[in-house]
Amino acid sequence: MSERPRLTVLSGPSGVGKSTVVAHLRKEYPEAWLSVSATTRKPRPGERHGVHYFFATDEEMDKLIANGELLEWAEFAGNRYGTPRAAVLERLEAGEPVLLEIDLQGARQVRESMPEAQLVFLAPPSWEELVRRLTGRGTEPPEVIERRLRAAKVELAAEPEFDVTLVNTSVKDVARELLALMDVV
Ligand SMILES: Nc1ncnc2c1ncn2[C@@H]1O[C@H](COP(=O)(O)OP(=O)(O)OP(=O)(O)O)[C@@H](O)[C@H]1O
Ligand SMILES: Nc1nc2c(ncn2[C@@H]2O[C@H](COP(=O)(O)O)[C@@H](O)[C@H]2O)c(=O)[nH]1
Repeated sequence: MSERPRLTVLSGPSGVGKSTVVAHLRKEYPEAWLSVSATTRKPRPGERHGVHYFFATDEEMDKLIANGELLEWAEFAGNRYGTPRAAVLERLEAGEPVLLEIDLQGARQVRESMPEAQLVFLAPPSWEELVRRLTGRGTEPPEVIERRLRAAKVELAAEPEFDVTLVNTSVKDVARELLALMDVV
């Protein structure tokens, strides 16, 4: 039986490539289970309710928080995001590896409530490349990009709090490294 933590948290600045890496990881290993977060952010083109996020109104998010249904939650760049607790606990109780893709504030909350969790920081090859990726994605207006880049400076400074850092130079390589850390390959 594995001694490794079964809960892995992937964090890193906006635009570093977390979703891209996770999408690749799931192509390589479709059994890997990723928690679907709730958010008050509006869907981007192509994002589907229940697949990419559970898109919620402010009132729905208030209720999720008040009812203790979120394992962690945070406000990030003007929207709220949270991890539905029940689905994560069910998977962990079944002995299955669980992956969360969340921001720094959420990662800190998970560290408090589940100290056995493995915290993985995804870092950009450089600041310039992070700006290029976030801008090049073309999903946010300039003022939101600015806001996310301000948050990115705080997130980058928190890297030493994490158990492991992976530098996202190659999506394929990082996805493989993450699968190995999750102990599923
Ligand atoms: N290794 C890489 N090399 C080059 N471009 C990359 C790499 N990884 C991701 N990208 C590109 O960077 C952009 C941002 O990636 P992605 O949306 O996955 O970031 P994210 O960390 O999930 O962002 P957010 O936290 O804002 O959701 C995308 O356009 C993606 O195609
Ligand atoms: N604390 C949490 N952060 C989350 C959660 N789901 C996603 N996120 C993080 O929010 C930002 C912005 O995401 P975006 O999809 O709007 O670009 C990013 O860092 C995500 O990792 C969550 O449940 N809790």
